[in-house]
Amino acid sequence: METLEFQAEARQLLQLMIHSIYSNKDIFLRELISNASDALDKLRLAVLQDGVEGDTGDLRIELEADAEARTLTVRDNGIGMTRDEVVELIGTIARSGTAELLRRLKDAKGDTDLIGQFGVGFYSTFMVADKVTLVTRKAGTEGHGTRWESAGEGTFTIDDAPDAPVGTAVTVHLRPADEEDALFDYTADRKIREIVKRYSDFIAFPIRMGDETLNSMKALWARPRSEVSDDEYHQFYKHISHDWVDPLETINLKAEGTFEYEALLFIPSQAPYDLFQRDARRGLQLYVKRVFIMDDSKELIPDYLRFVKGVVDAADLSLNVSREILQQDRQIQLIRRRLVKKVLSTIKDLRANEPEKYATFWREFGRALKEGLLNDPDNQKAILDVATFASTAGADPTTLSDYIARMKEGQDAIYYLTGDSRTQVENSPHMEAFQAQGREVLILTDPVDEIWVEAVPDYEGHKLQSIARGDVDLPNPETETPGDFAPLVDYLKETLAAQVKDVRLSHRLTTSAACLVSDTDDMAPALEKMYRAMGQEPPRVKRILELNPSHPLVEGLRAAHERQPDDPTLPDTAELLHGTALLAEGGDLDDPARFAKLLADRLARTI
Ligand SMILES: Nc1ncnc2c1ncn2[C@@H]1O[C@H](COP(=O)(O)OP(=O)(O)OP(=O)(O)O)[C@@H](O)[C@H]1O
Repeated sequence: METLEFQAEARQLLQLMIHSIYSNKDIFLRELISNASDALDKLRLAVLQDGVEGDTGDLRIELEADAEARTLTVRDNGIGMTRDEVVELIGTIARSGTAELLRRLKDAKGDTDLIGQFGVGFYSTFMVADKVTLVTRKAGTEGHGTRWESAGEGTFTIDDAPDAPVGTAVTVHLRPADEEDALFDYTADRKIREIVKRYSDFIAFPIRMGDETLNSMKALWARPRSEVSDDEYHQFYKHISHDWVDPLETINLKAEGTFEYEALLFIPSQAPYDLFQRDARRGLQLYVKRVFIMDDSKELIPDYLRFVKGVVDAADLSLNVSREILQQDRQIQLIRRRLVKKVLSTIKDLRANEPEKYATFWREFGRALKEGLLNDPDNQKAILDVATFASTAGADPTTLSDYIARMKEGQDAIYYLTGDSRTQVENSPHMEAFQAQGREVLILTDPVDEIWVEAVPDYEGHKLQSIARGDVDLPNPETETPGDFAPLVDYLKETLAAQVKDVRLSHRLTTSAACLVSDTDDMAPALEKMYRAMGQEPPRVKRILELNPSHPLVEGLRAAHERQPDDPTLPDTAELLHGTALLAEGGDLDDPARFAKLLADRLARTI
C-alpha cells in the first residue's frame, strides 16, 4: 500500500468540500452517477470504436445503501481506471483556471456561487463523507484492479485490489446526518429515490437499487424524432411544464461539432395565467450530458419567448455551472440565439402550413412575441415576418407582406392606428378619409403596440405611419374650401392655447367636425398615459386640432366668428369642439363634469 499526497490545488478544493461551502449536498450523488454514466459511455465507445474487449450487454449503475455501516456505494461496469489513472485523475485537478478560481474562492469566503464555476465532481463526496473508497479496474487490461481511499485530509492511499471487477465502485462513508446542515441520511431509500428522480431520471443507463430501476432513462431529446411518439413528447411536456393540455408544437434541435447540444422545446397551447406577471417562472431546464443541472434557466431563452418550455442538454458545460456563469457563457449565448431562430422559424412554418394552429399561437402568445420587437433588434424582421395584425381590410388578421401587396398605387407607408379596441379604432375620426378612399389601416389594440411601433422604423422599406400623427399624405380631394377659415383658425389657436399646440384644416375628415393629431415627433397620447400609469411624469404633450371645413358645425362656427368675433358663446363652442374630438378617439377629458355641463346647457337651448 502506498500513501500519496494530493496536489496542492486538489487539497484546497477538498478543504472547501469538507467544510462544505456548497449548500446543496444532495448533488454529490448526482456527480457520482454522472461519472458512472460517463464511464459507461466511454466503455461503449471504446468497445465500438477501438475494439477494446468488454461486455456492453448490461451497462448499468448500481446503488447500494447500508444503513448500519452508514455507506452508500455507486457502482458501474464502465471503462474503469488503471492505477496510474486513479492517481492522476483523482489526485490532481487538471482543469486550467482552477487555481485562479480557488484563489478567488478563498478570498470570497462562503461565496457558493463561485464554486459553480468549475466541476467539483468526485470531490463533492467529501461534503457528506468522512472517508471515500474507490475500487476500480480498467476494461480491456490485464492484471488487477486498484483500491483508492482517503479521508480527504491531504493524503490518499493506493493499493492493489485483486478481485475487483471491471468498472468502478465508489463507497461513500457517510458522516452522521445533520438535517439542519442539509446533510441528510443518504442511506434512506426515499432520499436516494428522490435525488435520482430529480437529477438523473433521464440518464440513459439504468440506475438500479436492488432489482429495481429508479430512473425512467428517457432522454427524449436525444432520441430521433421518428422514434418517439407524440404521446411520449406530450407526457414529457406535461411533466416539465405542469400543464395538463397537450402542447401546440414540439421542436427538436441538435447541434454537432465543436460545441454539442440538444434541445427539446414546446410551444404550449394556452398562455399561462401569469404570462404577463413579472415574477412568473420562466426559462428552460438545463441538462449537461443527461444530468439535470437547473430549472428555469432564463439565460437560454429571451423574455419575449418566455412561454416556450423545454430542455437544453449541453455536452460541454460544467455540471456545477452557476446562473452567473450562464449569463456570461458564450456557448449559452450561441445556444440562445439558435433557439430563438428555431422557434421563430417554427412559428413561420405554422403560419404557412397550419393556419389554425398559428391562429391559436398568435391569440395566446402574439402579445408576448411582439415584446421582442423592442428587446431583440436582431430578430425584429423575423418577428414581423410571423406577426399578424387586425386590419380594416377584413375580419381576419393580416401579415405585413399581405398588407403591402394590397397597397394602393402611390401609397408608400404602412398605415396603422392604435387604440383600446377594434370598435374604437374603426370609428375614430382619423379613419374617415382612409375609409373613404379605401385605404387599409392596421388596427393595433395591444398595449405593447404603442411601444413597438416607435421602435420599428419600417418593414421591407415601407415606413410604419400612424394615421393619428403628422400630416397625412393622402391625395387631396379637389374641393374648394368654402369661405376664408384663416380668422377662425387663428381665433381657435388663441382660445384653445392651453389644450392644443396648433389648429389647422384637415384632409383626413369626411364626416366628423374635428379631430386631434399628434405632431410628427411627439409622444403618442396612449404612451404618455402608460408612462403616467407606471408612475412617471412625462411632459404633457399638446396635440394639433384639425378641422373639417365642410362640416356644418365648423362652417357655422366660421360664420358666427365672422359675424361677431367677440360673441361670448364662442369660447364654449370651441371647448365643445375640442372635447368631442378627444372623446371620438377614445381620449380622456381633463374635466368631464365641466364638459357635460357645457353640453347640457347648449342642448337645452336647442330644444
Ligand atoms: N466512475 C468512474 N469511472 C471511470 N472514471 C472515473 C469515474 N469517476 C471519475 N473518473 C475519472 O476521474 C476524472 C475526474 O473526475 P471528477 O468527477 O473529479 O471530474 P470530471 O468528471 O472530469 O468533471 P465534472 O465532474 O466536472 O464533469 C474523470 O474525468 C474520469 O476520468
